[in-house]
Amino acid sequence: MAVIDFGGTKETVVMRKEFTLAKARKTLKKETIAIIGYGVQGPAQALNLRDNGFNVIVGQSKKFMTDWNRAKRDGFKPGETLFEIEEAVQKGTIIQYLLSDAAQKACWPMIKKNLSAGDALYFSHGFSIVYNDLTKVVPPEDVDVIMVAPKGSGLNVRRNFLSGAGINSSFAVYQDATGRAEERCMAIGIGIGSGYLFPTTFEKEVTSDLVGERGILMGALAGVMEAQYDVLRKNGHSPSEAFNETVEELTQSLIRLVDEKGMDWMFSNCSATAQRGALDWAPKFKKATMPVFRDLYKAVKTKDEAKRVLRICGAKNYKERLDKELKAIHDSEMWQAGAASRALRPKGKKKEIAKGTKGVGGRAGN
Ligand SMILES: NC(=O)c1ccc[n+]([C@@H]2O[C@H](COP(=O)([O-])OP(=O)(O)OC[C@H]3O[C@@H](n4cnc5c(N)ncnc54)[C@H](O)[C@@H]3O)[C@@H](O)[C@H]2O)c1
Ligand SMILES: CC(C)(O)[C@@H](O)C(=O)O
Ligand SMILES: [Mg+2]
Ligand SMILES: [Mg+2]
Repeated sequence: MAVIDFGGTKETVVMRKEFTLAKARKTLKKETIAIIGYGVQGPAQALNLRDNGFNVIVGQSKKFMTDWNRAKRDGFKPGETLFEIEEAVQKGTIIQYLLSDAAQKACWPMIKKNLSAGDALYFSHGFSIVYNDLTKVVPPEDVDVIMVAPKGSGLNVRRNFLSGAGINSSFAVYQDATGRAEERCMAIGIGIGSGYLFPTTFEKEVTSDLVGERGILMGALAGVMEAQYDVLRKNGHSPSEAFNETVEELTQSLIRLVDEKGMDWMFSNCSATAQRGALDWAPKFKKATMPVFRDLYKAVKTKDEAKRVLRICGAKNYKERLDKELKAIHDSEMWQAGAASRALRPKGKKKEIAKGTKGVGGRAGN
């Protein structure tokens, strides 16, 4: 493992060049990897593993025909590489349990019944195991229990794999029954296309993941964008102006600079006026949101969030509720303004830069 200095704290990470794809293939040479669930992570991990030369089958309930048909379209053949969940678990030696977290609880008795000694039970989230007082997911002692949790949407697990970029993932071993749990875990991590793997525990992963997605990554992002858009609109700004100053400039310009070289780099390449204002308002936003983040962390630690997920996402009519909520966002003025803005983006040709001219420099930060 490589030792990397993360802002003053030394951490170990597994790099692709240390645990190579060739080593991963050798490690999993005799394994049949059963991907259970063809939703978001399922297809990405199944296709990346298959393209990387691993032996992959898919277990998908035909009750969810859209996902079954998608697996077929992606080249998994019914009766050969595509099965009902129960049959796939019987055939697999590494069982990648990639149903939604609420469905993992519902289907667990069927999964457990079909596991064999020496199998590896794999998760991409610590949820089912950490909250097993709620989920009842208690694996038998004779199977490995491992996790690789990609830190990104399944869509990008696949897209980044195809572009060569990869995605980073955390990994952990919860139970080592065979003595091979860790190498199996790292091999799958490399096989699904992780750029690098950082060690964690099931507990740490589920806590940080639930906080992150409810916070900045999704919940806070959606909330603060809406708040700013509403204030601009209430004060007479047009939808296009409000959207551009809230979302479009962020996604098309400034966040790309943050991505490239960090926050100070983005600040350095904005005006003095913008820098001064942003530097002075940032602490106010931090102070205003800190109590919400504290509440959020507490709600995750007390398991309130896990209970809510299981109760609400496990309900019969949940899909209709979700569709309705997402449609309301989609149809809102703000996101309709977004659709109009996206359609206006010019698709010009890449410019040639004149010899001797520096096209993309940037004002240095520190
Ligand atoms: N979505 C992501 O990008 C992402 C990222 C990192 C980790 N994860 C984790 O990966 C796991 C899978 O998440 P996902 O978002 O891919 O799942 P998902 O919500 O897309 O569902 C996956 C599958 O579950 C099946 N399913 C749903 N209810 C079922 C039921 N009652 N019986 C049988 N099958 C049922 C669906 O047909 C689908 O194939 C979860 O643990 C999640 O937390 C997801
Ligand atoms: C993609 C995310 C948000 O990182 C993942 O945690 C999820 O649950 O979908
Ligand atoms: Mg998550
Ligand atoms: Mg996540």
